[in-house]
Amino acid sequence: MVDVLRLDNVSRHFGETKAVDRVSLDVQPGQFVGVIGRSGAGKSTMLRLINRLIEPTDGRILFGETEVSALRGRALRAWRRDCAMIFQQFNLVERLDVLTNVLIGRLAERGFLSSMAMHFTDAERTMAIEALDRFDLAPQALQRAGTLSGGQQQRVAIAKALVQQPRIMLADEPIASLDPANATLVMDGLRDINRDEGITVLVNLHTLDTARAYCDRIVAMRGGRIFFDGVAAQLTDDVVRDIYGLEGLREFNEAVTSTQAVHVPG
Ligand SMILES: Nc1ncnc2c1ncn2[C@@H]1O[C@H](COP(=O)(O)OP(=O)(O)OP(=O)(O)O)[C@@H](O)[C@H]1O
Repeated sequence: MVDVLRLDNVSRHFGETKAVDRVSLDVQPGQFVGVIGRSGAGKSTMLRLINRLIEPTDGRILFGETEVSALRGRALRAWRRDCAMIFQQFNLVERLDVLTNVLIGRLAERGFLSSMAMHFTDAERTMAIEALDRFDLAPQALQRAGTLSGGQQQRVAIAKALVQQPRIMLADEPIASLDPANATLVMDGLRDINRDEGITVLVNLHTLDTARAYCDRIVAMRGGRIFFDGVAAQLTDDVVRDIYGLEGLREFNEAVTSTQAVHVPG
């Protein structure tokens, strides 16, 4: 069965602010979707709604036949396992070693009490080492996470998400704190798990050229609404100007003649 992720007229208001405003979106399994837009456009809120970190004010979120926005208890935990999330600030426990941080990803499906036990099987340890190895981080397995570079920490965070064996990976500005070389490693990591495992990726990005380079579909938000939904080639100057305003277009044009990452102003 093909499980489509569907947002059906989803809104999330914070007081007067319509952070996400009547968004409808279908994401097919295996897509690599970049979400772009100015700061405050609603990108983070949309991702957080999908994995139920926050609740919609209105509308429904579906995954195949399952109404995600109605899940509770064990079923909600199972959804959060299916739908892993990584963040700009890595969200690792810095004082714990890298391997333990990855293994914590295995706790996603457990109830609170069994997750307290922090007991892992040999199979889980092997899985965690293999996940680290795919990002060339097996040699760092016993190092404290806080001693790694930002790029390494983000790759550990992806390995941690991977051992959850998710169907969908949500990444909320995963490269915003990284230098270009590390940003490339992290984006390559997301692309590899998308291609090799067929995991659907939804990634919020500030940099337009990154979205162009990696995403087979780009969704642009503006004022909580979906303003553009298409492939990179359809992102003409006019569309970019409308998404970001004139300032963004100037940076975009400069980027065409440079190898620098475009940081679209917030
Ligand atoms: N918890 C909250 N309480 C109140 N307002 C919020 C909350 N979260 C988001 N907002 C508001 O909702 C709007 C959308 O915010 P959101 O973080 O989703 O945008 P974004 O596109 O991800 O921006 P950025 O690129 O800066 O992260 C903004 O106006 C923001 O101030």
